[in-house]
Amino acid sequence: MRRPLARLAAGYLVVIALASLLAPVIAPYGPDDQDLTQALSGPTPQHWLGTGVLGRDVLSRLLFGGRITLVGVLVSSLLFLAVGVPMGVLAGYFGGWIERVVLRLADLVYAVPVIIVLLVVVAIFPGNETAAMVALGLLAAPGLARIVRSVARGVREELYISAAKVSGLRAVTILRRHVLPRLTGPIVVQLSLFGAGAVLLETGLGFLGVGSAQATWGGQVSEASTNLGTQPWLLVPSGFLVISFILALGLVGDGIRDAVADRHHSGTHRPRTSTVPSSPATGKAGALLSVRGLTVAFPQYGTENTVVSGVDFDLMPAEVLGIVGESGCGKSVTVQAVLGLLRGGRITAGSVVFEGKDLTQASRRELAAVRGARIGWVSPEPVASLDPAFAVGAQVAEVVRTHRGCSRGAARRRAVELLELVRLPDPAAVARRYPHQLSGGMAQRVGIAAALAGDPVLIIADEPTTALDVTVQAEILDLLRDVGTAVILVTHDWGVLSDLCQRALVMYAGEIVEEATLTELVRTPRHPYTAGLLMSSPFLAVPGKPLPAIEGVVPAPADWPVGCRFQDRCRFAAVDCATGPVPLRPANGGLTRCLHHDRLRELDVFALNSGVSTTKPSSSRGL
Ligand SMILES: Nc1ncnc2c1ncn2[C@@H]1O[C@H](COP(=O)(O)OP(=O)(O)OP(=O)(O)O)[C@@H](O)[C@H]1O
Repeated sequence: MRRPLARLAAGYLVVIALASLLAPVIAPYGPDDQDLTQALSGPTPQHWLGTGVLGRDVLSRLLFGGRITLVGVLVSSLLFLAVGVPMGVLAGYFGGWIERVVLRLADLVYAVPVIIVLLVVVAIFPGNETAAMVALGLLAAPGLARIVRSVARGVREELYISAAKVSGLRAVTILRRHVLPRLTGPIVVQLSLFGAGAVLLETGLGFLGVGSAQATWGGQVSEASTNLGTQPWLLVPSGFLVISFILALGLVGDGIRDAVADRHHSGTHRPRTSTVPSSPATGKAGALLSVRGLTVAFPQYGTENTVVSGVDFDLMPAEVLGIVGESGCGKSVTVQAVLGLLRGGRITAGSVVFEGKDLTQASRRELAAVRGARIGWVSPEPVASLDPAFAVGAQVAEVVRTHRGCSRGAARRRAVELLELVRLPDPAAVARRYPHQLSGGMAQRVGIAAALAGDPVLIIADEPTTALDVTVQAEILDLLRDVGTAVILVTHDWGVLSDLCQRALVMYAGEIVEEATLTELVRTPRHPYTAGLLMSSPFLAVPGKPLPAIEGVVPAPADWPVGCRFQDRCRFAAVDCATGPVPLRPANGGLTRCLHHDRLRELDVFALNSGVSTTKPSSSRGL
C-alpha cells in the first residue's frame, strides 16, 4: 500500500470489477437494447461512450461485457494457480519422479499450439467462453509449475529448510510455512502476466467472432474494428478498457512482488523502519559511521531469533577497522545490516548513522544511492560475485555508469582505469575477459575495482582473502590498504587483521566482547575470548607444542546463556558472570565485556606477547 502506482492500479481494478458486477443496476441501458436511429452515434448526452452498429449503448455493453470477460479471466486464473502451484511446489521440493513427470508434462503442453486447442474447444462448445478459459488455465498451468519448481528447488537448498527437516517438522508444515511464502513473488508476477494474457485472448476470440454471443469486451473490440472506417471512435472505449486493465494488472503484480521481496530480502530497512526504535545514543563526533544498539533477528518457526544484539561502534574517515571472531559470531550479519543487505532478517533495534544519515530509516532509493556510491562492498567469493555471462570490464563499467551517469564510452574508459588502479596487468585485455578466465586473485581485484567504481568513502570487505592463496592475499591486503578509504574488514584471521587494521572489534555470540587498537588487543587482551583466539592462532604456535584451542563451540543464538555468553567456555567464569547481562566497559584503554579481565594476566598469551612487536617484519605477514 506504500506504492502509489500499485495502489492506484489496484483501485482501478476494483472499480472495474465492481462496475461490472453492478452492471444491471448502474448501466443506463440493457446490453442488447437497440436504437437504430442512434447507430454509430459517437459520444452524446444519451450515450456517453457512443453506440454500436445497431444503436446499442457502448457503455452498457462494456459494463455487462465485463461480467463475462472477468468471470472467464477469474476462472482460468484460479485453475492456473490451483494446478500450477501444487505441481511446481511438489516437483521442486521433492524432486525425483514427481519432478520428472511435471517437467515432461510441461514439455508436452509447450508443444501444443494453445490457440488451435482453444478454437477446437469453442467449436465443441459454441459461444461458451468459459469453456475456452478453463482450457486456457489448464494449458498454462504447467508453465507456472516449471517456474515455481525452479524457485522451490532453490529454497529447498536453504540451510533453514534442512534445519526444519532435522528438527522433525512435517513436509506439509515446511511447505506451508517456509517454502510457499518464498514463492509468493514469482507466483504473483506470473498470475498478473497470465491474467493479462487471458484478457487479450478473450478479446482475440471475440475479435475472431468465435467468442460469446453476449456482450463481451472482445465482442466490442471486434465490432469497433469492423466499423473503423465509418466510426473510428468506437475503438477508443473498448481499446482503452482492455489496455488499461492489462496495465493495471501488471502494476498490481509488480507492486505485490516488490512488497513480498521487501519482506523477504530487504524489509530490514524500508517498510519496517517505523518500528525500529532509534537508539538515543549519538555517534562519536566526526565519525563516518556510527552504529548504535544494532540488533538483528531472523524469523524462525513463527518467532524471531536475535542473532546480533546491541552492537555499538564508530568508524572515523579513512580508518581501517577489523571485526574478528569465530564462525557464527555475527560478523557478516553485522556488516550486512549496515549495508541493508540482510536476506530474510531484519534490524529490530538500533541505528546505523552514515555521513549523518540513519540508514535504518532510509528509503530503498536513498539506500541504493549510498550503496556502491558512498559504500563499496568486497565479497568473500570473488568469482561467484561476478556475472559469468558478461566480460568483467562491462560489469565494472555498468557500476561506473550507474553512479556517474556518464556515456558508455566514458564508463568503459573509467573501468579500464580502475582495473589499472587495482594493479591488474594489461587492464584493457583483462576487461575483455569473462570471470571464468580469471584467477581468484584477479577476480578479487576486479571486485575491488567495482567497489571503487562509485568513488566510495567506505569499503566493507567480508573475508576478502579467505578464498585466495597466501601471496595473493598479501597483494590484495596491500591494495585495500592503499585505496585510501575507510575500511571495515571482517575476518577470522589475526594475520590479516594485524596486517591492515588500526583497531578491531572482537565479536562473540552476536555481541562485541572487546574493542581496542590492534596493538592493545594483541599485547593485553581484555577478554578471555580474545586471549583464547590469540592463543589458538597459528601465528603464535610454538613448534613441537599442540596449538591450544578454546574448548566448546559458540552457542547458537537460541542457547545464549543469561549473563556472559562466553561463561561456558571460560576458565575464569564465576557466579557473577551468570547473574545478568555484562555491559561493555572501559578497561586498559579499550572496552571489554568481561567482569574478570584482570585475571587474564595468568594466561600464557601475555608471556607469549611480551616483547612481540605488532609491527610486522616485511618477510612475514601477521603477528
Ligand atoms: N539467513 C539467515 N537466516 C537465519 N540465521 C542466519 C542467517 N544468516 C546468518 N544467520 C545466523 O546469524 C548468526 C551469525 O552469522 P554470521 O554469518 O554473521 O556469522 P559470522 O561471524 O560472519 O560467521 P562466518 O565467518 O562463518 O561467516 C549465526 O548464528 C547464523 O546462523
